[in-house]
Amino acid sequence: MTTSGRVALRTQALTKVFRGFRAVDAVDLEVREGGVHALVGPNGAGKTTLFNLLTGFVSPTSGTITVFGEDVTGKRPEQVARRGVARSFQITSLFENLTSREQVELALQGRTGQGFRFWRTEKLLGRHRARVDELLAEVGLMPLADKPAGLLAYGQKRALELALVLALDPRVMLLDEPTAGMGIEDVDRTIELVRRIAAGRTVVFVDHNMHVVGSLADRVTVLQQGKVLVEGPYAEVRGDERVITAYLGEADHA
Ligand SMILES: Nc1ncnc2c1ncn2[C@@H]1O[C@H](COP(=O)(O)OP(=O)(O)OP(=O)(O)O)[C@@H](O)[C@H]1O
Repeated sequence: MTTSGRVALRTQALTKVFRGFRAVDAVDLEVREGGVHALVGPNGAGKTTLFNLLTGFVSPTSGTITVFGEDVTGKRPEQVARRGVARSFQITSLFENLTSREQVELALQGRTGQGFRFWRTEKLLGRHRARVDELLAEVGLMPLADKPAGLLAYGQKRALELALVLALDPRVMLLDEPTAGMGIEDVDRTIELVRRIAAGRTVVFVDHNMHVVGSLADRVTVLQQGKVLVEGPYAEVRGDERVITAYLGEADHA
């Protein structure tokens, strides 16, 4: 993982209060370009809310967010996306009847402003074929390119979700629990996949599985009750007394 000197994503004193409850509380986060940054923390620590803030799905109560130095605080999701921040969703939003190839094609169409013209897919399908093939190959789905998404195995659907994020050619890629609900084999396959797609890209991800975090992240931010508890390289963070205490009593999600 090579990080440049540039800061891709920065939050300063970022705060979200839900009816008096501070879900995200004065969070300072800095993600370097080319870095792979994990957000971890016990249930309810504020990880999802922070993701929602970073992508404009939730607007902050106070604090700021910048993307490559540009202030995006309070911008709508599509405005944040236009600045190169793309996210994957833990809950799959795939169209079950469309094939992997068609879904990636649609994602590319959306990105290039052609809109989602379903009734012209035949003609448009050819347009991005080379890029579609590239993306499907990148996530290992070429052999299943023409299978309806509804018939894909769980791990394959999650891989397709990654291809859809990659289709947006993001400058910063946010992955929400890329290995959630997976068995060990799929977890290891996904670690390899994320490692591959993270090369040369900036990634922020949430995951409960410390094996995944340790395998992928060059930096880790541990949240607890909305606040940053510890931030640093994985090797340092995992041995930190405060982190161990925060996780005591937590169910083992690994
Ligand atoms: N829209 C909302 N309204 C009120 N409270 C909310 C809202 N969204 C989140 N919260 C609260 O904010 C806190 C942080 O939630 P969040 O989902 O961000 O945590 P998390 O770290 O992602 O947890 P998990 O690991 O369980 O997904 C929780 O106590 C949650 O109940």
